[in-house]
Amino acid sequence: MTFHPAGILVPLITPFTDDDELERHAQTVIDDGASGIVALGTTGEASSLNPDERSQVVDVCASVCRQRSVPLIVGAGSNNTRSTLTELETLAATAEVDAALTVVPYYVRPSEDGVVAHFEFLADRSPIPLILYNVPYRTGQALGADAILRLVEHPNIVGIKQAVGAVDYDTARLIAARPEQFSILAGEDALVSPLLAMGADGAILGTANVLTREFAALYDLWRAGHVERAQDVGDNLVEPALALMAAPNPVTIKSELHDLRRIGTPNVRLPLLSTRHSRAG
Ligand SMILES: O=C(O)C1=N[C@H](C(=O)O)C[C@H](O)C1
Repeated sequence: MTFHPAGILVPLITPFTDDDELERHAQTVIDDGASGIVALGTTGEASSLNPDERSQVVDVCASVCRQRSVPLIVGAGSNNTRSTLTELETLAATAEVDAALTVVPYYVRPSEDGVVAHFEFLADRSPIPLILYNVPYRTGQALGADAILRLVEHPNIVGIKQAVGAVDYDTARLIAARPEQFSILAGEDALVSPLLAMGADGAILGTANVLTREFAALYDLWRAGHVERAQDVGDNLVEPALALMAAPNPVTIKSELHDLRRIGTPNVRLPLLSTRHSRAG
């Protein structure tokens, strides 16, 4: 059956310690209601990990997901189409990986037609399904509804993480016109509640590393149609979500998890700077 990502999917931070913190953290977020986990997202500082560390992260997450029977999504994407395909082929060796979160090619600014061609090339060949990751403030490349709607029927593209900084016309058009099997995942932490109200299938949220129960409750309330309670819970999550994202992600999230004694160090790697603590590598 085709993978349909849904619910609150947590892009795990990468603790920079020597013990089993990643595994413990993954178990905790699942205990707290995460419907699955995302390894090697932005929140996981994937771009600052070396290849050995990246494969260690995938192995730990795969083992937890196998044990807990929850889906595993892994970040795999770049502005190099061919090397992205190689990455996807490598990931396929890990049986637990349900899909790759594949970012719009950044920095190059190839045009929307170029982005569509990039994803078609990958989707035609990838041994694992793709979730598109549309995050123009990071990539420098817009991808509007017309371009995305050219990709939604591809059998190997199962959804999109939409993180465009607003509840905008493109997102409304996309939600209205997408086929049912194509999953829309909110990627802006403070905008999750409106997106769920509009019919999004779930969310990939860095802040859910800390606020897992709260976002899982929000998702359940919208799903169950408890509109007023969902609105209340959503309203109460806006400021905490903004606060956790105020510094470059995942600086504040790690700091908060450290304060909660869930990780041994809040350190992030350069070029990120820890706000309250010394950094480490
Ligand atoms: O790691 C992720 O996936 C996320 N990254 C976003 C970002 O830092 O831009 C934030 C989102 O909550 C999840």
